[in-house]
Amino acid sequence: MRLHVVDHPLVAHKLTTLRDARTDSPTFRRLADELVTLLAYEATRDVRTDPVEISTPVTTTTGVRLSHPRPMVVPILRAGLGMLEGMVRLLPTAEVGFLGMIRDEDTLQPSTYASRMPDDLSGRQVYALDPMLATGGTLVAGIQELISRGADDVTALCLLAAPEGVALMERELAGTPVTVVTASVDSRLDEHGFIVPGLGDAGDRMYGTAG
Ligand SMILES: O=P(O)(O)OC[C@H]1O[C@H](OP(=O)(O)OP(=O)(O)O)[C@H](O)[C@@H]1O
Ligand SMILES: O=c1cc[nH]c(=O)[nH]1
Ligand SMILES: [Mg+2]
Repeated sequence: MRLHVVDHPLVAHKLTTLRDARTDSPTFRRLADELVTLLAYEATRDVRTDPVEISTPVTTTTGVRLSHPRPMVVPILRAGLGMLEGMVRLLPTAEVGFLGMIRDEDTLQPSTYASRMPDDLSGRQVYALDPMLATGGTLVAGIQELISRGADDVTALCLLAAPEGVALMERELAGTPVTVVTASVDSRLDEHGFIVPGLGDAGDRMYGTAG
């Protein structure tokens, strides 16, 4: 597994406001959207392309276009849904699948309540979206599902990661073609499995709910 922490002052600036408990839901959604687009720029560095001949008004030249099959983007509901628009802004031709997953608040174990994507992801590059990599249980299970369907290159975009989650990913997904791109690896998890300093419950802050 590869880990890429995007070190950029604009990312740090937006992330600071995202963390701030005073930031309201509309602002939180807008900042998450903007941050994803900045992370997506790094996360798509190895997106597959093919050469293509085109004519400019002056001459012919060789450029590139995205390869087929097209990349697949998979937000992990609920909070990952808030990252979808920011991602497909950069990859408008991507296909979109969905994974609905929830972490039990007591056991911290993830379970999957919805899955809507092709059975066969052979040869596909997949971008999984989940704002929070905390214990790592959710993302490990989600990525294992993508790999079991044949995905041969998975990049997870997370706004925040905890060292514990990164370690679990490294252990459970060793030897797999997985990259994690994040804006920050924070200090630790608290006794409830929340990232510290973190930003709280991403889904609740995004959608203005509690739970
Ligand atoms: O790394 P983990 O310890 O598994 O925790 C991270 C997960 O927790 C949050 O989802 P949550 O279960 O709160 O669902 P939600 O997005 O519907 O709020 C978050 O969006 C991740 O999916
Ligand atoms: O800090 C955390 C951990 C898990 N899920 C969240 O939304 N936030
Ligand atoms: Mg939640």
